[in-house]
Amino acid sequence: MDLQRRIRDHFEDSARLKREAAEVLAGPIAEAVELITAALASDRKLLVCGNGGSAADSQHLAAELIGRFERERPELAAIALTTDSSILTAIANDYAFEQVFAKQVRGLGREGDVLVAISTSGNSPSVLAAAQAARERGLAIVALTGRGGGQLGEMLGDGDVHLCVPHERTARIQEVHLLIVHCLCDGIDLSLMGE
Ligand SMILES: O=C(CO)[C@@H](O)[C@H](O)[C@H](O)[C@H](O)COP(=O)(O)O
Ligand SMILES: [Zn+2]
Repeated sequence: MDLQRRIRDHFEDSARLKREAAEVLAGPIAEAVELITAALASDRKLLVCGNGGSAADSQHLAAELIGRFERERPELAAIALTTDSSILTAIANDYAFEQVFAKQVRGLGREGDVLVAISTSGNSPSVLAAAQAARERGLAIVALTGRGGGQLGEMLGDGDVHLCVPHERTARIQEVHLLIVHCLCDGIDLSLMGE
């Protein structure tokens, strides 16, 4: 296939999915904004985790909350669990990779905090273990998934929010996850500071 045609198809596919996802996700994203804003306003914090591209998304979200999104505002408490190479390698080496986020959730998480768990398949063992640790510690979970939500979707409870992108392809799902991250940042700023 002609390369430029293929590139145009990527843009078309991504744009189409974003329009479809807006229909199903606007409500749940608003719920996630309310959940996160309430936690931050009560002096609680966000822990964020995911693998690969979703690790980058985790850091992206934490950076925009601690630093800023589009407007100046006080720093908001958010930690990406994907960044400390000493912690990550020690846990992976001494225990199992599956535990890299869960042990940080147990070490840093307090009741009322929120775990933002990002997995396009909803089936990454390290993210599932983090969600399990969050459940045990009394953290709420905001799950960003795709492909029907996988096992992560199945383990969510009443106080959690599931943002499941209606697509099968990892890259497309990630593109919507980034949009969700920006919607969350915008919504949090709006809730905390008004228009
Ligand atoms: O960014 C990409 C693919 O676009 C990859 O790095 C991808 O994030 C990795 O394969 C992850 O390990 C996939 O994990 P998950 O989304 O299924 O939890
Ligand atoms: Zn990618």
